[in-house]
Amino acid sequence: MTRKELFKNTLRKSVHAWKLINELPLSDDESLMLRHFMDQPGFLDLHWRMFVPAIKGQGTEEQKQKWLPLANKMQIIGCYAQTELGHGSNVQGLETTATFDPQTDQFILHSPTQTSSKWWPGGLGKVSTHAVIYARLITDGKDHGVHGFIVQLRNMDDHSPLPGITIGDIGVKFGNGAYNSMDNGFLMFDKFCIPRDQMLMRLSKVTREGKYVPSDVPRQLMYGTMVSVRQTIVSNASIAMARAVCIATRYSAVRRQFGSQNGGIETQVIDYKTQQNRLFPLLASAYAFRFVGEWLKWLYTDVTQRLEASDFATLPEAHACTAGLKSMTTSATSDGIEECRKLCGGHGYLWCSGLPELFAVYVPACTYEGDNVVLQLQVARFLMKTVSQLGSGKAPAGTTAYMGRAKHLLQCRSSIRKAEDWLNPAMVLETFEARALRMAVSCANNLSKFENQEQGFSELLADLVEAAIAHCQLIVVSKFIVKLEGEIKGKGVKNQLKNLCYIYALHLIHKHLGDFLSTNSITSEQASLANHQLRSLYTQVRPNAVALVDAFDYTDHYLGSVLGRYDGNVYPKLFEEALKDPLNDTVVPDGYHEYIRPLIKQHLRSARL
Ligand SMILES: CC(C)(COP(=O)(O)OP(=O)(O)OC[C@H]1O[C@@H](n2cnc3c(N)ncnc32)[C@H](O)[C@@H]1OP(=O)(O)O)[C@@H](O)C(=O)NCCC(=O)NCCSC(=O)/C=C/CC(=O)O
Ligand SMILES: Cc1cc2nc3c(=O)[nH]c(=O)nc-3n(C[C@H](O)[C@H](O)[C@H](O)COP(=O)(O)OP(=O)(O)OC[C@H]3O[C@@H](n4cnc5c(N)ncnc54)[C@H](O)[C@@H]3O)c2cc1C
Repeated sequence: MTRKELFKNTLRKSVHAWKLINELPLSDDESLMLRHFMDQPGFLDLHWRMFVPAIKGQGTEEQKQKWLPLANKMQIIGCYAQTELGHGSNVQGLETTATFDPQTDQFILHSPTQTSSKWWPGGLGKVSTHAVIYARLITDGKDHGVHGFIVQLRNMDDHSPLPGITIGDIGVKFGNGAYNSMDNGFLMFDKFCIPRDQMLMRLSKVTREGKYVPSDVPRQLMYGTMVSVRQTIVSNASIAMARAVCIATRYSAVRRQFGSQNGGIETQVIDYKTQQNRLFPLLASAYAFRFVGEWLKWLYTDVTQRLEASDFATLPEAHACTAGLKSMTTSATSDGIEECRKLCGGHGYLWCSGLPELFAVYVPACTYEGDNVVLQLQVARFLMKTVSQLGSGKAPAGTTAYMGRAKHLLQCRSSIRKAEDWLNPAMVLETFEARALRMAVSCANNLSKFENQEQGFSELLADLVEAAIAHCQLIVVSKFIVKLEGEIKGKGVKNQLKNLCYIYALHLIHKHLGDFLSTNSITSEQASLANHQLRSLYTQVRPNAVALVDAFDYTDHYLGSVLGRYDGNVYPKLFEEALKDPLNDTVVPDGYHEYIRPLIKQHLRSARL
C-alpha cells in the first residue's frame, strides 16, 4: 500500500475496532485488548493510552466531567502533544508558551521558535480533533514551567485546522512498518487563544485574577501519564519478544542444515548449541518480562491508590521501576527481535517472515515514552540517593531493600562450589544483589571525589547507567524467582519455568561477566560452573522449546509469519507468498525492453564486431 492507503486502512480498522467494542459485551480488559490488537499502532491507541489518562490524571473533577464523556464516546479524538522539534527528553526545556491574559480570561498559546513546534505526537498530524498540549505557563510575566492544557485543534464540522494553528504529518518513518500508518504530526500555534478553564488544573491552577497557585503535591505528578504508559510497555515487551521467539523457535525446529550421516536426514538447527545459546535466553526473557510486567502493574496500581490518598512515599520507587524496566526490557526486546531474524537465516529477512515488520514497529519503543539512556539515568539518580541515605538509619525498602544488607553484600563471597549450586535461588539472588550494590556503591564513592556533584554525575554517566541496568536486572531475576515460588501450579510447568528462570539469570551472568568479576561477586571458576550449568539447562529445555512457544497461544494471523506457522509447513508457503509478489505478475519484467534488451543487444553487437 502507499502511505495514504496504509493510513486510510488503519482508519478503517480503528473505526471497525471501535464499532466492535461498542457492539460486543466486552469487559474493560477485553475492550482494552481489542483496542490494542486492532489498532497497534494507530490513533485509537494513543487516544486511549495517553489523551484520556492525561485528562483523568491532571484534570479537575469539573474538567473530567466536561471532557471525558466526549472522549469516551469518541466524539472528540485526542493525542498527547508534549515533545517538540527541539526538546523531547528535556521536558522542562519545552518552549511552547501559554500566556494568561486577564483581559480576556484566556491563555494565548504560541510557538515562539521553530524548535518549539510540537513534533512527533502520534495522531496529531491528520486525525486528532483535540490534544493535551504541554506548554510553559506564563502569568504576569513569570514563567511557572511546563503545564498541561486541553486544546481543540480542528473545526468539528469540516476537520479543518482552527485559525492560528498550522498542523501536518512529519513524514515517513523507519522501514515500511505499520508505524507509517500512524500520523505522527507537527503543530505550531500563532497566538492561539483558549479559555482559562482549559488548563488542566488538578495539580496547580491560575485564578480569574491571573494568580498562579502552585501544586501542593509533587510537580512530577504531571508526568503521570508517561509513568502509566512506561508500565504497560514492559508487558508489551514480553508480547513482542514472545512473538519473535515463537517464530524463531518454530522455524529452528523445522529448518535442517548440515549434519546428515551417510546421506541421512540433516540436523535440525535448533539442536546446534550456538542456536540454543542465542535463542533460549530470549525465550527465557519473554517469560521473565511477562512476570516482571505483572509485578510492575501491581506496583503501579498500588502507587496510584496511594497517590489518591496523598501518600507519595512510593512515588520515587514507582518512577525508578517504570523508567528502568521500560528502558531495560525494550532494549533487550529490540535486540532480541533482530537476533531472532538472524536465527532464521536468509528467510528471516523476507517480509513474510513477520520479523522485519515486527522489528520496524517495535524499535521506537527504545525512544518513545523516554529515551532509554535518559530513563536509566533517572534510576541511577534514585540509586545514588538511596546509597547516600544508607548511613542515615533510614532502611531502604521495596526494590532497594537489598541495599539495607550492604555490610554483608559488600564483603560476602559467593558460596557456589558446584554447577548445581547455580540452581539455588538464594545463591543466584545474592550474586545479583552483590553485583548491583557494589556497582552502585562504587559509583557513589567515585561521585564523592568530585566537589561538584552535578559535574561528577556528568563525568560518570556511563558507569551510572551500567549500575542502573544491574539494579533492573536484579529486579527481573528476583520477580521470576518469586513467581516460581508462588503462583505457578503444576509440577511439569514449574520445572520448565525453573529452567527458563535460571537460563535467564545465568545468561546475564555470562553476558555481563565483566561486572560480576570486577566487583568480585563471583570468581572465574564460579563463572565456568555457571556456563556448564547453562549448557545443561539448554539440553533440558530443548525437548519442550516448541511447547513453550506454543504456550503463548498466538494465532498464525497474529504472528503474521510464514516461518512461524503452527503447522510448520514453511517451504510451500514461502513459494505461495513469493508468487503473490506483483513483480511475478509477468515472466518478463517491466523495463526489459527499455533497459535490459538494449544493453544485451548492444553487447552482442560489439561482441560480433
Ligand atoms: C528525564 C525527566 C524525568 C527529567 O524531568 P525533570 O522535571 O527535569 O526532573 P529531574 O530529572 O530534575 O528530577 C527531579 C525529581 O523528580 C523526580 N521525577 C522525575 N520524573 C518523575 C516521574 N515521572 N515521576 C515521579 N518522580 C519523577 C526525579 O526522580 C527527581 O527526584 P529527586 O528526589 O531526585 O529530586 C523528564 O524530562 C522526562 O520524563 N523525560 C522523558 C520525556 C518522555 O518520556 N516523553 C514521552 C512523550 S510521550 C511519547 O513518547 C508517546 C509515545 C507514543 C507511544 O507510546 O506509542
Ligand atoms: C514512534 C514515536 C512516537 C512518539 N510519540 C510521541 C507522542 O505521542 N507524544 C509525544 O509527546 N512524543 C512522542 N514521541 C517523542 C518521544 O517521546 C521522544 O522522541 C523521546 O522522548 C526522546 O526524546 P528526544 O527525541 O528529544 O531524544 P534526545 O533526548 O534528543 O536523545 C538524543 C540522544 O541524546 C541522549 N541524551 C539526551 N539527554 C541526555 C542526558 N541528559 N544525558 C545523556 N544522554 C542524553 C539520548 O540518550 C540520545 O542518545 C514519539 C517518538 C517516536 C519515535
